[in-house]
Amino acid sequence: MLGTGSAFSKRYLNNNAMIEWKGTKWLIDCGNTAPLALHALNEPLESIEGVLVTHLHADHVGGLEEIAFRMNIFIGRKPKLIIAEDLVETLWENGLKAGMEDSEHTQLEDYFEVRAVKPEQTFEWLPGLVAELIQTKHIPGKKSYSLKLNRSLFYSADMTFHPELLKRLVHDEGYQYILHECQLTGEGAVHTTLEELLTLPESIQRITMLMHYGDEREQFEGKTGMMTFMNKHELYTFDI
Ligand SMILES: Nc1ccn([C@@H]2O[C@@H]3COP(=O)(O)O[C@H]3[C@H]2O)c(=O)n1
Ligand SMILES: [Zn+2]
Ligand SMILES: [Zn+2]
Repeated sequence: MLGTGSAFSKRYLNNNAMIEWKGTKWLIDCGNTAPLALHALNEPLESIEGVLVTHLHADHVGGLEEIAFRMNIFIGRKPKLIIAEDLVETLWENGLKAGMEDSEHTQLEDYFEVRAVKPEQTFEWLPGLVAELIQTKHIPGKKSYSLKLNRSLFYSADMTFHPELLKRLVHDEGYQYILHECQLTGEGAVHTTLEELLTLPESIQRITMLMHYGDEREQFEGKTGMMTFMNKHELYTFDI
């Protein structure tokens, strides 16, 4: 995990991941703190093949400009970008264009090798790694996606509580790993609260790891039921 904290976390950094699959490394989201996290982990940019984006909040895409500029200027390569097809235009037009457009670069494809994927449809991310972006509720009126990997691992990204989905994934479809966002305090208006996650049956809690939490994590150690906190800069291995 490059970071396991919320958008505003200063201790745990933004909730972004780096995955390695058969020797190839990708980022799942690349937020404001992703370049800092890669630096802290001594991970050279050269080793990153691309980025999969779940949605367009800055804690998930705020590091894209730096990553793409550095790759273009210093490495001479475009990072790959996997993104739901209905987020492509907004990412450029309402986001990256402001800082990245110039006389020679006028579109997202000038910086990234873009693979726009259809939500709710599986695609082969890498050989043997089947992925699917599914739309989940986050901010009203804003598209956001969760990620399914090899019909085995569910990565919530940012979403409000959806127990029926989690029960279906685990009990009906046999998912083995749930990496779930977790808001520790306050109302769960746009996120899933710890209080809500604690209502899940043990069978789900046992395989649920918590991420995207706030800097007050220490107060909640030992209070997460059968769920465990993921740790910033820690490597996790999943058999998927
Ligand atoms: N309608 C909104 C919009 C944003 N927010 C906060 O801003 C953060 C953006 O990144 P996030 O990780 O989705 O968490 C969001 C909320 O904390 C919020 O709480 N309500
Ligand atoms: Zn977020
Ligand atoms: Zn968000």
